[in-house]
Amino acid sequence: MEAHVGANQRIARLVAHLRPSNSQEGGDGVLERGECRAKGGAPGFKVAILGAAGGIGQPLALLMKINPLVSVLHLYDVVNTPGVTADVSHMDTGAVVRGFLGQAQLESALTGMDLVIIPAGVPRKPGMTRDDLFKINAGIVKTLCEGIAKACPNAIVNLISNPVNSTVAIAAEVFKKAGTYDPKKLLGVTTLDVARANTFVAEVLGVDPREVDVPVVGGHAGVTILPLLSQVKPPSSFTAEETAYLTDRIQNGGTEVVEAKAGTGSATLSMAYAAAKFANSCLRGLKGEAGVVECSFVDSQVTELPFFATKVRLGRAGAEEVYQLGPLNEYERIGLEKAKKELAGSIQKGIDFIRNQA
Ligand SMILES: NC(=O)c1ccc[n+]([C@@H]2O[C@H](COP(=O)([O-])OP(=O)(O)OC[C@H]3O[C@@H](n4cnc5c(N)ncnc54)[C@H](O)[C@@H]3O)[C@@H](O)[C@H]2O)c1
Ligand SMILES: O=C(O)C[C@H](O)C(=O)O
Repeated sequence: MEAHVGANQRIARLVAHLRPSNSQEGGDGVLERGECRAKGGAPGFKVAILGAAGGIGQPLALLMKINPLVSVLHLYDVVNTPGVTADVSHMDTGAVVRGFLGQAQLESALTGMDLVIIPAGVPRKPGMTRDDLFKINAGIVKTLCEGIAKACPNAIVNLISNPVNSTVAIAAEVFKKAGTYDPKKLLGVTTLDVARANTFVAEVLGVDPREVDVPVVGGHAGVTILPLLSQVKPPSSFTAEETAYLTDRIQNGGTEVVEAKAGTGSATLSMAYAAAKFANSCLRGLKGEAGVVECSFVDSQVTELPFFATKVRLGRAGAEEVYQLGPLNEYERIGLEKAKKELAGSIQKGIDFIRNQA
C-alpha cells in the first residue's frame, strides 16, 4: 500500500513537471521545472542573460548551458523566453535553466546572480553606425542596469549592447546614482574585436588563429577599435600594406557582417562565441584562478578618458588590474589619437544621457 501511494505521488509530480507552459506572463511552468531540477544542480556560479531570446542571446544561452562553471542560468527577455528556456533546459548539462519574461520579472531574474550578461537591444542594419542605435538601446540599458543596482548590486556585468562606447558610461552613471558603482565589475565586451583580429592576422601569417594573440585597445566602433599589431604574439612583423589592410578589416569587421546579412541583423554567432569566452574568463577569475587576462572596455586611468579598452586581469573582484598600453609604433600612436577623439564624444554622450535626466 505504502509503495503504491509513493508511486502515485511520483507520477503526479512528473505530470505537473511535464505540464506545458503557454504562459506569456512569465512562464510559471518553466520555473516549476527549474525548481524541480535545481535539487540535482551542480555547484557553480549563477548567470543571467538579459536579451536571451535574441540573435546573440539564444546561442549564448546554449553556450552558457554547457559551461561547467555555471550552476544556474536565468534567461530574461521581453519576448519568447518560455520557448527558449524550455528548449535550452532539455540539454543534459549541469546548469539549471529558468526563464523570465517582461519587466515585471526582471528583479526575480537578477536576484542572487554572480554574473549578468547584457545583449539586449536593437542591432544595426546596413548604412547605420553603432551610434545610430543609441536612441533605443540607451533606454534599454538604463532600465536593465537599474534592475541590477536593485537586485544584484555585487554582480559582474558584461555589457554587449551597442554602442558599447556609450552604454558602458550609461551603466556606470546608473550605478553611481544608485550608490552601487564598482568600477571593477562593469566590463564592456570587446572580445569579438580580439577574435576577429586573431582570425585575420592568422590568415595573413598562415597560422592557426588559436596560436595568435592580438591586443585590441580603445573602444568598440570604427577607428576606436585599435589593434596593436606591433604587440602580436607570437612576435610578427607586417608590411605597411598588411598593417593598413589588417587595421581596416578589424575596425570594420562588424560592418562586414552587417552588410553580408543584408538587413537581417549584425554578428550573432561569432558574438555569442566571444561573449561566452569572455564570460568564462570572468567566471574563472571569480573562482580565483590566477593569470586570467582579456581585453575589455573598462573604467580606466590608462588615458585621460574615463573608460578605455586594454588588457585587464580578471579575479574574484572583477577587473582587478588594468594594464597599460605598452610600447606603440608611430602608426598606432596616430591611431590612438583618432580613437581617443571619437571615444571622448561617445563616452560623454552616455554620461549626459543619465545626468541630464536627473
Ligand atoms: N559588443 C559587441 O561586440 C557586439 C557584437 C554584436 C552585437 N552587439 C549588439 O548586441 C545587441 C543585440 O544584438 P542581437 O543581434 O542579439 O539583436 P536581436 O534584436 O536579435 O536581439 C536583441 C534582444 O533584446 C531583446 N530586448 C529588447 N529590449 C529589451 C529589454 N528592455 N529587456 C530585455 N531584452 C530586451 C529583444 O527582445 C531581443 O530578443 C545589439 O545592440 C548589437 O548591436 C554587440
Ligand atoms: O557591428 C555591429 O553593429 C555589431 C557589433 O558591434 C560587431 O562588431 O559585430
